[in-house]
Amino acid sequence: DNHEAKKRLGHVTVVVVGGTGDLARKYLWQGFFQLYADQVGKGHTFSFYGGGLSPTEKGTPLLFGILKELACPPELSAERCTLVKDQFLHLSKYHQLKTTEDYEKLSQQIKQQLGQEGMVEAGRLFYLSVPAFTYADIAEKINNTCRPPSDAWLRVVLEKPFGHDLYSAQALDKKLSDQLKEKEMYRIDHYLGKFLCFRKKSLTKSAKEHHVLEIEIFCRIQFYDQYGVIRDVLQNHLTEVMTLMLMNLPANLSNSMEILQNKLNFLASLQHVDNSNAVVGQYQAYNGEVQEELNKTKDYFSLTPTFAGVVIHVDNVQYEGIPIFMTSGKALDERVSYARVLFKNDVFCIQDPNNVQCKSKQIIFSLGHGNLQYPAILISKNLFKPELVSSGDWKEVTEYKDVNVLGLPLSDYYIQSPVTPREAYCELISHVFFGRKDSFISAEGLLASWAFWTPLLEGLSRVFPRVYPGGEANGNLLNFQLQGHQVAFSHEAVVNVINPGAKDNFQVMQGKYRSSEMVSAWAQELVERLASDLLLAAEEAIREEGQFHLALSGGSSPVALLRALALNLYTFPWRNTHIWQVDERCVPHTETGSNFRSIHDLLLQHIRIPYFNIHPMPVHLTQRLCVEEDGGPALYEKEINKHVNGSSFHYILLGVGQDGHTASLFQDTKLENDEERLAILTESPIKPHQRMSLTFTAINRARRVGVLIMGKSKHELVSQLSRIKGESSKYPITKVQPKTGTLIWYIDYDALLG
Ligand SMILES: O=C1O[C@H](COP(=O)(O)O)[C@@H](O)[C@H](O)[C@H]1O
Repeated sequence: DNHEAKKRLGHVTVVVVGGTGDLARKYLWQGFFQLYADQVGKGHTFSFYGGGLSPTEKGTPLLFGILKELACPPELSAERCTLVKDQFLHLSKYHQLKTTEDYEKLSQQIKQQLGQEGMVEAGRLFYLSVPAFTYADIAEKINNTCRPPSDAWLRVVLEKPFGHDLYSAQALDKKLSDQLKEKEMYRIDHYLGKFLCFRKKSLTKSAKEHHVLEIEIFCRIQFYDQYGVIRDVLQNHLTEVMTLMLMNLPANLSNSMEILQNKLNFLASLQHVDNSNAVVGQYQAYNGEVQEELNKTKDYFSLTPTFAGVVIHVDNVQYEGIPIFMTSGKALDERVSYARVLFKNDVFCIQDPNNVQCKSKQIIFSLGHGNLQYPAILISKNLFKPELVSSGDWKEVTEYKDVNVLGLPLSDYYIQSPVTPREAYCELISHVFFGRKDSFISAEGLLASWAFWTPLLEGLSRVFPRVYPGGEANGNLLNFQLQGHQVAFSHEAVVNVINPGAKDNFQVMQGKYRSSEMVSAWAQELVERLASDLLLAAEEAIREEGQFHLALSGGSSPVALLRALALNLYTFPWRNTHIWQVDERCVPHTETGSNFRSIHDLLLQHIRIPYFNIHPMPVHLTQRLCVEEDGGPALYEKEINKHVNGSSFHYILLGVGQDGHTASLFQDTKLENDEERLAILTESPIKPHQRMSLTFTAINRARRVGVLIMGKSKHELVSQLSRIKGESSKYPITKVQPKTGTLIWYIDYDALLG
């Protein structure tokens, strides 16, 4: 016995807080059972506690219901498994963990057991499988009442989310580090666990010898919460995979410190990303799901992206200039997860394209979804024949199923696969046990990753994701392409690609129309949305320049909007807003056909706006209407130049006539030779014929231009315009192309879908 006791490495207590929850049931207990099966008889002794908020009489049957269902590890015979499982169940117990006293009791129980059985304590492993907001409180309880003696280790495993941006991650880190030492915290990323098996397969050598064209990291996922795909997948899982793939690996793979330092060096070499480096989408049914989940009303609208494609560049000699595409999304066509490196193929094949030398050269790290049912590394046969590193754990696959993986049949690859692939949690739980800190996320690594992603998240917080229908119906809607160092969707989301049933499913949708952003909704929602966008634009302009210069069109389209704006009597910053006119008919302002009259009647008379902030077009001078010599346009230009910084309006709201005219710029309108003119007199084919209008020069100088199109009568025009690329002299609206500003189309469902 004495001899046995000496041989023992000490007792390990495992506590799964949240031990009867979903994650524990699906993965964690299986991981701890595997750990026990691996370690039993090798010197350590164990006890396992499932902790929960429920009292013991309720929690115990729940826990044992889970434990009884555990599957046998594949390497154990049925007989051996029954024996090991019996022992495991015998060593397991439920313990209520709610109050500080509960933790205290647990600690006493552990001490008592150690004393009774004369065991030395090796360490305590707490796995916190609970919501992140409870971490700080639990960490405090562990620290105050449940620490092992100083010669034993304490390891606390934490699951993401570790904050939702840099600031919240810093705050959480501060709270946790007040209670636990960094070496005691094991921030787990199960995706990293999936990729760990590839760690020994360094890319460095092949990347040096062959010319890398691009790197892709892709994962199609099933679930994430309102966090959105960037916070839930890209910031953690895919960043970890990228780092693992591209960082320099030290010669000694068990040097945790050096691995962590190299990770940090890699993260520090990432170039800043902003909106121009990303495309985002939202699964069409997502809003409905969120409304239901959060118990929100139908008008609740979330901008959370469920799809993102980001291009990243690295400032290091090895990967300089090579785009790294990181993509993930929900409701994509195929369930695949992989990382791939594409190399340049120097062979110029004139004939016989099926010759292996002519095909793509690539290395794929596949997680085993899709066509390939096992994790594997695939290397194109025209690249090189890989050696079998650590041949004990890896095997060569020589039986090829008749399937394609990323463009090539399996027979075109050298394939290696782990002999016994392990579930990610099993793998990581054993790494916690062995104290392999480098398989986990360090505080510095976490904050470096948030520091990289937070500016993009902030930038995207007001971008409307492209709505996509999901599955095969996505077609090419989410394809995106590289443009220099930036990315953009490759295809426009024009009317006809949007599911015609969409208008019944959600209230406001976002897409692309004529290469610019488009917002669409039923008339009322659309107008409310435009009014709120105008408010945001006004607040931004006033914050930056103290004033907001808004030019309004006439005609029928803006009527509902002007009414809605008039209701924002107190909330809109009217005092600092200047109202201008986009165009005017040459009739006295008192007449009903006057654009100014409708702006006055619908809006101005209801709000408190300083008189000097109203700038009607001077169509009525010296008791004459729009007479050339009276110089009305020049006067208006002068006024614009006087008040509007760089004659660049903050917002110009346009309408479009059924003939495609906008403002009072018609198909036959002769544009002045002088491109600097901001206002001109024009002739309309419809009454009243004489008009005054801002020019395209003035319109295209604006910081924002919104085009509002409403009603079934405009459907034909909307369809025609969607088919025309670029400018067409037949449709003056196509000449609206803000130079540096943004153009947004607001099109109601009647106009969009007919
Ligand atoms: O004549 C005009 O027509 C356009 C479009 O008017 P709508 O009645 O079809 O909305 C308008 O934008 C412009 O201001 C107006 O003068």
